[in-house]
Amino acid sequence: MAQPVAIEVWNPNGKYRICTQKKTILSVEDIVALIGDKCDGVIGQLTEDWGHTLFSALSKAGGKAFSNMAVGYNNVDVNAATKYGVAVGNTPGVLTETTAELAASLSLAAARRIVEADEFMRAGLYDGWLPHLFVGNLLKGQTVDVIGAGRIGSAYARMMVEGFKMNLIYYDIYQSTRLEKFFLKANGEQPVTWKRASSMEEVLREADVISLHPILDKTTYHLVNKDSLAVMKKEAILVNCSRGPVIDEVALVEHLKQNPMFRVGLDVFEDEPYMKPGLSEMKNAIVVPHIASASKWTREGMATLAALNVLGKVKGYPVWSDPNRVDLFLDENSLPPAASPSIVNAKALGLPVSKL
Ligand SMILES: NC(=O)C1=CN([C@@H]2O[C@H](COP(=O)(O)OP(=O)(O)OC[C@H]3O[C@@H](n4cnc5c(N)ncnc54)[C@H](O)[C@@H]3O)[C@@H](O)[C@H]2O)C=CC1
Ligand SMILES: O=C(O)C(=O)CO
Repeated sequence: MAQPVAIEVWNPNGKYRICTQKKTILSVEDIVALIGDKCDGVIGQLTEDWGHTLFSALSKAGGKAFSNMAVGYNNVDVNAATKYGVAVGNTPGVLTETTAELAASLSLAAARRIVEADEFMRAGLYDGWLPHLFVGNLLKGQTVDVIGAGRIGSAYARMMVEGFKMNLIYYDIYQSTRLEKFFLKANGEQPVTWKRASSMEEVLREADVISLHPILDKTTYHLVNKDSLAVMKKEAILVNCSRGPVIDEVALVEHLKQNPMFRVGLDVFEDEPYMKPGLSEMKNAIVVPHIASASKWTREGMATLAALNVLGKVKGYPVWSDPNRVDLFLDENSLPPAASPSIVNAKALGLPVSKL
């Protein structure tokens, strides 16, 4: 039986009360208990399973809005929300640079074996400079691949090209105008080449570093699997700051065992918070606990956007016309626009769009 939840109520006598529960991952039963019989809207986490049960419970309690405190919303059944008339918000834009910076950090840490070298040093094993000690890969002039060249993928590509002079190949189901414009603007003066790949195989075969930034859906589930790993270079670096199930993690562990010079940097895992057996023992894997968006500015921005998504709907405001332009909602010195910054099912619900 589900444990009773310990609900904390903030602003108990105010017009709007906020109920919270101190638990890292809330089950569907916990959330149903938190919603109770009167709830206008909910801010949730990417670890929660928002489907028919929860949207039905929210709708019965009078709720009309839900926002993930995340840009990715693969944990949310948007069709179910629409069926119950609930608006679904997310928090785009404020995570872009922070997440790309972690992907860049993991790329560098893997290329230069920073974690292994740190462990070696702390273990007191360093007894003097040697020509072959922790030799890694030089990034300059190598090829970086971005799979999913949206907001974050494009920001990462820019960092690796501008910062490390890597050549670029990107793969996306759509042409990335935001990325291509950046290169066209560079007047061809950069000492790099770039192209859009026509297939995943082309990307995998040519890449020295591959960074995954697509959304998670059925087209990207296990996009990297036993077959695709077999195509990659033996000394390639694979980085994942998207969602764990984009990689078949069991196949990855096997590949890491067979190819000690293949290295990975992982922020996300298939069965989060757990790792597949064997991964934690692999010296050629760097693993961090889903912290790609964990900068102070970003986390505050995510909280603000999620709260304003819900508040906007509760107050009957329209939705913001461009969810990629959210800076006006983040200015501490002025009131935010009277709109919900990013509602992903606004069209399906027929919500009015802000004229601001
Ligand atoms: N590790 C972390 O802490 C974070 C993870 N994320 C993840 O990153 C994802 C991307 O975020 P944004 O860049 O803001 O989203 P975005 O929507 O701007 O970019 C996603 C890109 O993936 C592409 N795509 C979709 N299906 C594809 C396929 N089958 N093959 C190749 N590309 C495909 C889209 O066309 C789009 O360009 C989020 O959905 C989320 O899951 C986002 C922020 C932080
Ligand atoms: O916003 C997201 O999608 C995340 O993964 C949060 O870091």
